[in-house]
Amino acid sequence: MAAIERTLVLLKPDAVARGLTGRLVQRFEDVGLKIVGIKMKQMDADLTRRHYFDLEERFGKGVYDATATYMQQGPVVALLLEGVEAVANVRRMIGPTFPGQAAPGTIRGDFAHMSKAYAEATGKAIANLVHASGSVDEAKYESELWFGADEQFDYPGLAERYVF
Ligand SMILES: Nc1ncnc2c1ncn2[C@@H]1O[C@H](COP(=O)(O)OP(=O)(O)OP(=O)(O)O)[C@@H](O)[C@H]1O
Repeated sequence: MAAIERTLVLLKPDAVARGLTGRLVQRFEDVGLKIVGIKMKQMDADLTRRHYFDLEERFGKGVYDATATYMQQGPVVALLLEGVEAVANVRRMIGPTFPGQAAPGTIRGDFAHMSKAYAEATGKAIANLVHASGSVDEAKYESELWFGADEQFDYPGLAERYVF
């Protein structure tokens, strides 16, 4: 049976600074995903480490440090979104990690264009506007990291009223 899931989305500092918050939230609402948690937050070293706990192991200290600098350069907007297969659907809407490879119609393809080669040549993090949980397990971990139980909401009867 197809599952109704929750997934964690971060509008990264470049998205917030560029004034894209409203447009990006709108794209998620437009497809019928529901906001069940929302907040603005300045990430610190501890939260960055806990959020990207495996990034250094996967890509090395250089990528981790560049990403930490990028994620802490200004506030992020955290969203907890709910919907049918929300984890995979939101990843599909965002597009691949490197905006230079992201098709038009995806968030990264429509609002960014940085390539992997440019990031690696300059030592910058990939400025790709949005993070979204990569799996259901990751979504559970990240939801608990970002939102306390009293910050996650239910809409009574929501599932019955979904517009797909
Ligand atoms: N080769 C790289 N050079 C620069 N930055 C990188 C590189 N690989 C990853 N990053 C940064 O680390 C983040 C996490 O990488 P990951 O492979 O988890 O991609 P993702 O799942 O698409 O992104 P995110 O976790 O932010 O949603 C990327 O979004 C990017 O900002």
